[in-house]
Amino acid sequence: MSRLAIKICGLSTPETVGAAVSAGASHIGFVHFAKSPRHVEADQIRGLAAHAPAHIEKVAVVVDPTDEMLGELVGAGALTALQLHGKESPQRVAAIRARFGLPVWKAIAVKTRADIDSASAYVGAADLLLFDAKTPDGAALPGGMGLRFDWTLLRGLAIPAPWGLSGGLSSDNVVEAICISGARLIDISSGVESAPGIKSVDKIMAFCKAVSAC
Ligand SMILES: O=C(O)c1ccccc1NCC(=O)[C@H](O)[C@H](O)COP(=O)(O)O
Repeated sequence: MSRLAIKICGLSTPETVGAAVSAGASHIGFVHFAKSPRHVEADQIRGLAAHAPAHIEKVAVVVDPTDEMLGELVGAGALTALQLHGKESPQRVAAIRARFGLPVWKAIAVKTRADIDSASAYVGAADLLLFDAKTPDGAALPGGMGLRFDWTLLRGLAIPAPWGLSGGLSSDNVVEAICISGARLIDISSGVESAPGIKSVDKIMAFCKAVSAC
């Protein structure tokens, strides 16, 4: 079986980019959303991405982005994928993929089985579906809040698209999450932080070490 893919999301310093790479992450994520404590501008993303080798995937996380915003991010040149974390429709996802020429991930906000079922509308439009915990109505952020959902909802998932698991993961629960869900790509943000937006090198190392046991 292929090695598990790990995305460390919400990086904002060269030191923590380096830690993610050394620890064995396959993907690094940069949040471009002004309300987030992890927000980084397009030029910062370019600078941070330069601290990771070419084989590491560099993913920008955006929420209901305009084409202008995406043009600026993609134009900076460092990205290998876009992660859409808002209420983008399947048509909008497909249009972004066609226009910007990068693989597009669609985050699916999950609380119930109906949310998992809703993901099938994105098959063919998105390159990867990222199942993440639904945040409460009125929450400040649509992701990165350390919330988890019932991982058994993913057991035996037979969706014809690559997918990943996100939401509320940590070095303490990730092995259980992988065993229950069968995920082959996992994504983490606040579980490797010492405070909102402040990534911890030690927690990144511990998380990747825990995953390597799977
Ligand atoms: O992390 C953010 O601040 C954020 C803001 C707006 C949209 C998405 C955001 N994060 C998305 C991610 O990819 C997170 O890694 C994912 O939601 C899991 O977060 P966590 O539960 O904190 O591990």
